[in-house]
Amino acid sequence: MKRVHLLFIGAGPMAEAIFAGVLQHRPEMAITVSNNKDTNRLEQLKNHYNIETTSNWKETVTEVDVIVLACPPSAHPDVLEQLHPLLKKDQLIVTVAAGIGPSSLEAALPKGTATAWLMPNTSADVGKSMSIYAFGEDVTEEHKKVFTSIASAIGHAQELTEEQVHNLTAVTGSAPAFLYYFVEALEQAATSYGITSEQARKLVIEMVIGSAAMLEKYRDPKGLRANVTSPGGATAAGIASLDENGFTDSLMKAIHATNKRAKELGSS
Ligand SMILES: NC(=O)C1=CN([C@@H]2O[C@H](COP(=O)(O)OP(=O)(O)OC[C@H]3O[C@@H](n4cnc5c(N)ncnc54)[C@H](O)[C@@H]3O)[C@@H](O)[C@H]2O)C=CC1
Ligand SMILES: O=C(O)[C@@H]1CCC=N1
Repeated sequence: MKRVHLLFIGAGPMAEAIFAGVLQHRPEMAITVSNNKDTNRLEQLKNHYNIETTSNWKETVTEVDVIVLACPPSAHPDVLEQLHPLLKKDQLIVTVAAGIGPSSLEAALPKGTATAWLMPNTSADVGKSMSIYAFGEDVTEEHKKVFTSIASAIGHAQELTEEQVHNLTAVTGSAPAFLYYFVEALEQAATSYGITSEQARKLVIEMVIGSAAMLEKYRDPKGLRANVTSPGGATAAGIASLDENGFTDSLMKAIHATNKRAKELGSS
C-alpha cells in the first residue's frame, strides 16, 4: 500500500497533539508540518519528532494525500484561497478549526474536493481526545479509512452531522477548559482553609482523577453522584446550593455562548 503523506498547515499545540498520536500509532504515515512565520517552532518540532517541516507549504502541497488545516479559523479564507489552484484529485482536506464545517471548505475549494471536519480536544496529547467529526459530500471509502486512522490515533472519535459538530464543539472541544476552571475554583476554595497551593493541587487533582476513573468504570454520573450524596447529609447541602445558584443553567449558557462564538469565528 502507498505510504500516506499528511501535511499540517498550522503548527500549534493542536497540530502537535495530532501528529504525535499519528507518529505513535501510525508510524507508516509520513508527516510534514508548516506554519506561517515561526521557523524556530518548526525547527524544534523537526528535532523532537524527526519529521519534515517547511515554511512554504505550497511547495509540498502537491505531494501529499491529506492536508490538515490546524491554523486558526481566521486564517482559513486566505489559506483556502491559496490552496484552491494547487489541489489534486483524491486529496483529502481536513480542518480542525472551530466553526468551519465541510460545507464551508467545499464552498471555498474546487467542486468535488473531499473534505472533513475533525473537532478534537487537547487530551489528544495523551491519546485521550474525545473527537467528533463530519465528512463532506465527496469523500470516498478510502478517504474515510485514512481519516479514521488519523482520528483514532489520538483517542476516541465519533461521526456526527456537520450541524451536530457545530453544536457539540463546546461539549467535547471546549469543556475541558470548563473542567480545568472548576479545578482552579476548588483549589482556590482549598487554599482558603490554610493549606498550601501544592497541597490544594494534589487534593483536587487526585480527586478529579479518581472521579474520572469511576466514570470510566461505571459510566453513570447520576448514580455516582447519588452514592456520594447521603440523604440529608453534607453533600446534599452543597448540591442544593449549586442548584440555588443556577449551576446547570450557567453551564448551558456557557455551552451556548461557546457555540455562538465558534459559529461567528467560522463565518468571519
Ligand atoms: N486548542 C484547542 O483545544 C482546540 C483547537 N481547535 C482548533 O485547532 C486550531 C489550532 O489550535 P491551536 O493549535 O490551539 O492554535 P494556535 O493558535 O496555538 O496555533 C495555530 C497555528 O497556526 C499557524 N498559523 C496561523 N496562521 C496561519 C496561516 N495563515 N498559514 C499557516 N499557518 C498559520 C500558527 O503559526 C500556529 O502554528 C484552531 O483552528 C482551533 O479552532 C479545535 C479543537 C480544540
Ligand atoms: O477556543 C477555541 O476556539 C477552540 C475550539 C474548541 C477548543 N478550543
